[in-house]
Amino acid sequence: MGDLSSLGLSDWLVKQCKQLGINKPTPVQENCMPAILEGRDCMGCAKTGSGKTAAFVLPVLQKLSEDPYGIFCLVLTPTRELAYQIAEQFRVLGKPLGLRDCIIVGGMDMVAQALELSNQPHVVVATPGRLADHIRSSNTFSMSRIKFLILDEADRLLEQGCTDFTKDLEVIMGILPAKRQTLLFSATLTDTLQELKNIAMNKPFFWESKTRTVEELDQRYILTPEKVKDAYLIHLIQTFTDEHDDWSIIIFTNTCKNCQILTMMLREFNFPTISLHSMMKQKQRFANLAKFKASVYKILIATDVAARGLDIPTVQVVINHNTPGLPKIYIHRVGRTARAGRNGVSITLVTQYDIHLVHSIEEQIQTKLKEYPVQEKEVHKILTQVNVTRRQCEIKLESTDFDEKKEINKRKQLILEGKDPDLEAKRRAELEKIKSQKKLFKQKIQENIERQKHRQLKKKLMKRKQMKKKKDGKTPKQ
Ligand SMILES: Nc1ncnc2c1ncn2[C@@H]1O[C@H](COP(=O)(O)OP(=O)(O)OP(=O)(O)O)[C@@H](O)[C@H]1O
Repeated sequence: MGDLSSLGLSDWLVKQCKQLGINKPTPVQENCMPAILEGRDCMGCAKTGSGKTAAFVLPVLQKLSEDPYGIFCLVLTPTRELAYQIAEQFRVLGKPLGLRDCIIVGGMDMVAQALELSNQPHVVVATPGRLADHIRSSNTFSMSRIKFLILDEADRLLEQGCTDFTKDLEVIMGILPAKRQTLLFSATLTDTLQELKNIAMNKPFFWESKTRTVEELDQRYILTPEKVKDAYLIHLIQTFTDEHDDWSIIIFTNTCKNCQILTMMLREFNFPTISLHSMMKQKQRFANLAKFKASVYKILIATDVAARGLDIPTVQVVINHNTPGLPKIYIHRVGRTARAGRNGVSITLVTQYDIHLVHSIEEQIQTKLKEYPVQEKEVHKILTQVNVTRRQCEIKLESTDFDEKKEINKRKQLILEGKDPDLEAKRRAELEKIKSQKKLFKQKIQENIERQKHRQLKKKLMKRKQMKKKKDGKTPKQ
């Protein structure tokens, strides 16, 4: 492995890296940085926690120091928390340059952001939705001269998940110069490789690490019936609390509501818990994350909004309260621990209905998950108490306006997308009606087929019986 200066970085940047504990380049840095410094587009697919951020931040800072102007670089990323984390890396590593950065994300003051954009910062780090809003609504800034476009978690930006960025990306691409360097990074690029190649058009340098998850990660599972899941969770946390002084856990769950209920539950059991999900106000999201990072709270319960990119060195354990439906979500979730060469453990709670999901995860990561040993007796001792607590928390949550807020948030989102929420509701109801009619129709056809089969079978049996009778009649009695 070479050192940082042999890769083409200036002394001031190497010194700055050393201050942050970056002494030797990681493989993704060693391979991608020279190509970026040569002026090539680059696609880096490397394991979680392997230093992809510095792999693009360092060459950008190197080039910026040679020809500083604003706006020099635009970084797009799927979540607001990640945007702040990336901007921080730019700020710390670029301190000797007097780097000016600007963070453009939803949920924060748009006027203040517009002002910052008009001051021509060197680097803009943004989530696509809010940046596209600025482009649509003002002409006080220009990105026509940017040298670097970076898509961090590039596959997430291009996939059409629950938050679809494609329209916003089109708006953003529309104001960027064709002559630029495009850098794409993620731990899981392969699903969207073709789309990515369309964005990084100049024969991109492609580098991929051989394995999907890191060796330092001990990947475990617990097979559990759905209604014993929470008892396992409480038991696991209690065990970690008893056995370790300095520990932090992230628990991933599938919905905002579940996130809220589990947080309430764990607090009932006196565990220092805090949550992070998209139904929280942005300021609260930042505040909660800061408290978790500072170890004020040792347990973070989160939806997949925290699955990608977050770099919190104290996290030793990741628990998947639900088995992720897609292997790549699993890869990002468990990648919140065992980062930068540290050890970590991930435990996935698996019900009998999720076993096929585990198989496809194992196929992707080419590693078999090992069973996590648990004292079943201890789990059964707390089962009733845990389930009663959950029910109480559910009732408590129902008495708040959580579901109502969810509905209001949905309506707000539709309005932001330029849609009429009432019309959308009507359309959805009609679609539902068509769906259930189709289902009924299918059911009827299926019933008819079954009936026909039954009739044919009956006929066959009758025929066979008659034949047998005939045959028996012909056979002379002994
Ligand atoms: N060369 C290096 N030596 C030691 N530590 C490093 C090096 N490069 C980066 N790091 C540290 O490793 C940690 C993880 O880096 P980073 O967040 O960039 O990972 P990543 O590959 O982007 O992960 P993810 O896929 O989860 O986003 C950070 O704390 C970073 O400061």
